[in-house]
Amino acid sequence: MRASLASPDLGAVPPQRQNPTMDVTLRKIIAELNEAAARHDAGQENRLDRWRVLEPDAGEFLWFLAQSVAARTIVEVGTSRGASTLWLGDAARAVGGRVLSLDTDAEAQDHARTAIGAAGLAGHVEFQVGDGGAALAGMADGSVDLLFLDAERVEYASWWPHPLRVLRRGGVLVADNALSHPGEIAPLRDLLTREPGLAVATIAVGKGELVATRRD
Ligand SMILES: C[S@@+](CC[C@H](N)C(=O)[O-])C[C@H]1O[C@@H](n2cnc3c(N)ncnc32)[C@H](O)[C@@H]1O
Repeated sequence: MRASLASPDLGAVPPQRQNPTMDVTLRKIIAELNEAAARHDAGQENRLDRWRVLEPDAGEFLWFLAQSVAARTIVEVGTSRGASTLWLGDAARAVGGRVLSLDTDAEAQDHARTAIGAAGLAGHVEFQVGDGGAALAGMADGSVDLLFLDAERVEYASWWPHPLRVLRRGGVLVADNALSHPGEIAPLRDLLTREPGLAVATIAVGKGELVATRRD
């Protein structure tokens, strides 16, 4: 049963920004993870030691997008502690789908697995330790409804053509950091905009989401 929406303690999230159709326990888990990540990342000088979790507004955008395209097969590259996995896992639960979340960092994924379990989403998320590019190369044509790229931006172009090849017609590719790191995202954007039959845009939520949908 859905918990009451009356008095969730979601820390710094103002009531008008709280997602009203998401379970309150899940919203709390996401809010706590974002707070823990902010505390952790503030003390890390090396970018790669930070958790770099997805901003809540970008997470909500992904959550909505995944449901609007009825994404039953979702692939995420870059689990970290699982903030985006929580958003995507809940969207997958809503449409009867599954998320495959890939990361090269097994320890980070262990934390994400715990969060996903606490959120009751374990049945909708599979974790795999490994390189996202190699995993995409092994997937069938048109087998993915939503692909979320949130790893090392400079690697994405070297994974071509697989990020597009694996997308089904009507499927969506999303890459984070389109506005925070436009130069690093540019090679992927260029590859996408050169393809016929795609709609490509940058959505100004979080750190900027590059989105592309395969029209045909
Ligand atoms: C920005 S963080 C992901 C944040 C996560 N999506 C979230 O919202 O919490 C980037 C992650 O990508 C992982 N990563 C980097 N290169 C990768 C690759 N080639 N394949 C899979 N994961 C990779 C890193 O280990 C790191 O955990």
